[in-house]
Amino acid sequence: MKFAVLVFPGSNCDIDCYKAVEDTLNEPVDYVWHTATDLSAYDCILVPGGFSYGDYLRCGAISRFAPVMAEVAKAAEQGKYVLGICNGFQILTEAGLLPGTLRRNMSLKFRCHDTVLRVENNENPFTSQYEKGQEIKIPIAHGEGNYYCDEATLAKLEENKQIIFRYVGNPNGSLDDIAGISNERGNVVGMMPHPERAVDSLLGSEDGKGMFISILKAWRDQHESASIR
Ligand SMILES: NC(=O)CC[C@H](N)C(=O)O
Repeated sequence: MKFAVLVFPGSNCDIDCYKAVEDTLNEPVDYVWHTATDLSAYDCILVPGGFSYGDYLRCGAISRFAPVMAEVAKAAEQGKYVLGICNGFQILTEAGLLPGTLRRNMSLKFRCHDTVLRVENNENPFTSQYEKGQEIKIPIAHGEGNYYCDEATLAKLEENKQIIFRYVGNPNGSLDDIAGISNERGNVVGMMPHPERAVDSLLGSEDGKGMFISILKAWRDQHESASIR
């Protein structure tokens, strides 16, 4: 399975994502610059955190116009796995690949600390390694993590089980304590907390590993059943 880690001017969690894939899965992974126009070689696209384009206008508002984003949309359409973390989540909402938006934290302060997340949906390529309702410790580091969408969208998210994680103790004012969501099909996930910063006990938590392992397992299951057919 081959992973791409996108790099925008101002990304700062790209190395963490790369290391998380390398150390947790030992699968091939490449950095892919925002100007790239071909992602066909990759099975999973990681859109990492950071301050792309200095967070000018709104977090992710400029990055969504990067050439590589048309390829991310194509990959999502093909059913490949796309995971946006923090600034990556912001970019995916700006690009229209995930519903809703991320607003300034209710406190108007940048929040950087561990949070506890409850796994709301584990029937998903990204979370199968967790129990439903399991509480995991994953850090946040953001100024604009306050998830918002309109009532109709929220009802749809609930109905389609697109709410993947909720905060236990809301750090930013997010609607309905939402920390991470998927698209309707379930192959695109965005989340504000950073699983790639929780893949070793030396980092304070290993609870993020399950996401990377889930992705690989989902891909292998798909791949093996395809080759049996
Ligand atoms: N760690 C991050 O990706 C931060 C995202 C964005 N720059 C924010 O402050 O909200």
